[in-house]
Amino acid sequence: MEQYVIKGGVRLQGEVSIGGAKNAALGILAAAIMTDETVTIENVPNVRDIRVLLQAIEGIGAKVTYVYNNSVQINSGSISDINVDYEYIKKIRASYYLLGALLGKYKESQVALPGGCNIGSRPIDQHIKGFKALGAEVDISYGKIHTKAEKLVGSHIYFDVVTVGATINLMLASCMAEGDTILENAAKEPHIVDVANFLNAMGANIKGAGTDVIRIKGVSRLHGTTYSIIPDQIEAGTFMFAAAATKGDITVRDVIPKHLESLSAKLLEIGCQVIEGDDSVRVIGSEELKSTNVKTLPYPGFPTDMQPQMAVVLALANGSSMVTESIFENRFKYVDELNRMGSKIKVEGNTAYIEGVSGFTGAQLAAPDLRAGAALVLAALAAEGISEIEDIEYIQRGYEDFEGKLRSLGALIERVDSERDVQKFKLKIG
Ligand SMILES: CC(=O)N[C@H]1[C@@H](OP(=O)(O)OP(=O)(O)OC[C@H]2O[C@@H](n3ccc(=O)[nH]c3=O)[C@H](O)[C@@H]2O)O[C@H](CO)[C@@H](O)[C@@H]1O
Ligand SMILES: C=C(OP(=O)(O)O)C(=O)O
Repeated sequence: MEQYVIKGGVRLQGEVSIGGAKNAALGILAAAIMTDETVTIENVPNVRDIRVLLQAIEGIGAKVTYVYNNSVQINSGSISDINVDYEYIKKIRASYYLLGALLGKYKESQVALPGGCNIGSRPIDQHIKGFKALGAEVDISYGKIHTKAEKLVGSHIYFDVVTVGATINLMLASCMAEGDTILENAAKEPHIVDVANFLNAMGANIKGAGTDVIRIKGVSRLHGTTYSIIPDQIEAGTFMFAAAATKGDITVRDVIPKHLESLSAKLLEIGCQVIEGDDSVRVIGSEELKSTNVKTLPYPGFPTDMQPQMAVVLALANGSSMVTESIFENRFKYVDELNRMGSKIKVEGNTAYIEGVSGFTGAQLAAPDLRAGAALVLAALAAEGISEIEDIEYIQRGYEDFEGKLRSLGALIERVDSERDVQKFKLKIG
């Protein structure tokens, strides 16, 4: 199995270009199947979850062509099946977007119950409530969800919790329904706006995305388009926090600084310098990080997908900090690993109590999920000595060429798949 070997202690420096947003791309690729015309999507991140979704889309009969780097063309005129039976699809969260997209287009869909990172119970009751409100019957059996409707009719749907997945899924399912749909208490993440903009570029009529009320007027058909996905807020944030963890100086390029404001604010609070450009953000780490408290919240609050990376940085700050996770109940699985590197963190309920330490030491680690895995990489980069991180397939779900980008900033990191390669890396770096 592949793993990362990392020799820590290098201050990361330089510029890194950020790719397209995974969580926008997942919604947009699913939306692309809703027209029979060709859709070209640019800035698609080449990460594991995206490859799985594209294979599932091919599996139901659509034609997927990789045009050039990070650009994909999808033609769904040849879709022959509404049953998504690709074995890996159940492992990813976004499999549920095919449920909404196929239902919206063909009035029927069947997809394996979604997986994704094991960070809590992750119910999908709000998706189901929404599909039913549009007139669909929803049945769950043998690990699959089946939806079917005679016709879909617009409805007024109030989400009981702010949910990214259900907000996107209901935009997909309702954009070709008869009449108007109103989504209330909708999520406001940049990827919600991106999916809505993409659907509108295909001829949908969606207004209000980015606010908590989204109004959708059903249209009879969608058409082809060319669209470029927004930059990944979480990939950018991970590199910004890598600068803080390693006392480095990193400029993330090709980003939308507005989407990074909650992260920039916390970095400033703990003593880092943050310099915003038009499409870049430079973070200069501080010799003396200050403690602070953080609570994860829906956008524009501090994102749960950055919570583990933030905790790593606070574990290296002077004094006591608190990190409260308010979105998912099981997102502290990296804490035991981090404590083995010398951090002092105690978890009680949904809060991690952190006593800052002056440094970490390298250790044998395993990535428990995608962002926790990325956070352990940051910790290893900051640590004295060598760390080996297993289960990096989680990290590959959401970061394109993570090790290559880190190496370009000076990191001593190698992706290896045998003990011999580990030894070779150790010899090389001395
Ligand atoms: C593929 C993707 O885009 N994943 C992101 C998406 O996940 P995902 O779409 O699964 O997360 P949601 O925004 O839906 O979940 C937010 C909260 O709502 C709850 N909930 C959700 C749906 C539902 O029907 N019922 C319900 O109770 C969840 O358990 C959670 O507590 O948003 C999360 C929150 O920003 C991010 O961490 C994930 O990276
Ligand atoms: C939790 C994440 O992804 P998913 O919802 O696909 O598990 C993530 O991107 O951090």
